[in-house]
Amino acid sequence: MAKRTDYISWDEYFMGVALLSGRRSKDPSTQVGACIVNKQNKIVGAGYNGLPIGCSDDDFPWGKQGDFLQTKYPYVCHAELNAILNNIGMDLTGCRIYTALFPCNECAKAIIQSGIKEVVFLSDKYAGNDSFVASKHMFDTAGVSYRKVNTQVKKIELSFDEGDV
Ligand SMILES: O=c1ccn([C@H]2C[C@H](O)[C@@H](COP(=O)(O)O)O2)c(=O)[nH]1
Ligand SMILES: [Zn+2]
Repeated sequence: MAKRTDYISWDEYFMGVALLSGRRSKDPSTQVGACIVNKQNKIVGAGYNGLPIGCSDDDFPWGKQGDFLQTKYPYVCHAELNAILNNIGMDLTGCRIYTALFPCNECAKAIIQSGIKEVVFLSDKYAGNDSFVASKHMFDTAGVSYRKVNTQVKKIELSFDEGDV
């Protein structure tokens, strides 16, 4: 019997893990997941946008508008930062990070400082915003490359039906 040919690529696999991580997010508007991979294609960290440990998802705001302190923005820990902080305890030098959303300037700083050398993103929906322009400026200057994920796949379905294994 010949091997399967319709298996997913490394890019699809790691972006898939990033997207699945994002499904843990409680943010009603934008769910972001991130996955860090080392040079041997081993996953060494993952995270999603969520509140810091000890800050209840039910007590903090999730809105986007109004008084800054009554919005989610000052409180949410971004997916990329969480993935860096959640790493398995290794030096991230030379790793790459898969993220559903292009990293903001704060995440870009953390990515650069951690030694990650490549960013693979799915959406760049905030490309025109200053924060994301700053990210690209920093990445270009610091020698961190970035590219859109390489895939033709539109959707991957997961079944939890044991009969499907
Ligand atoms: O680099 C980033 C940028 C943003 N996020 C998170 C932070 C928020 O929870 C959402 C953005 O919310 P909007 O409603 O789209 O303004 O995405 C992140 O994890 N990483
Ligand atoms: Zn960020």
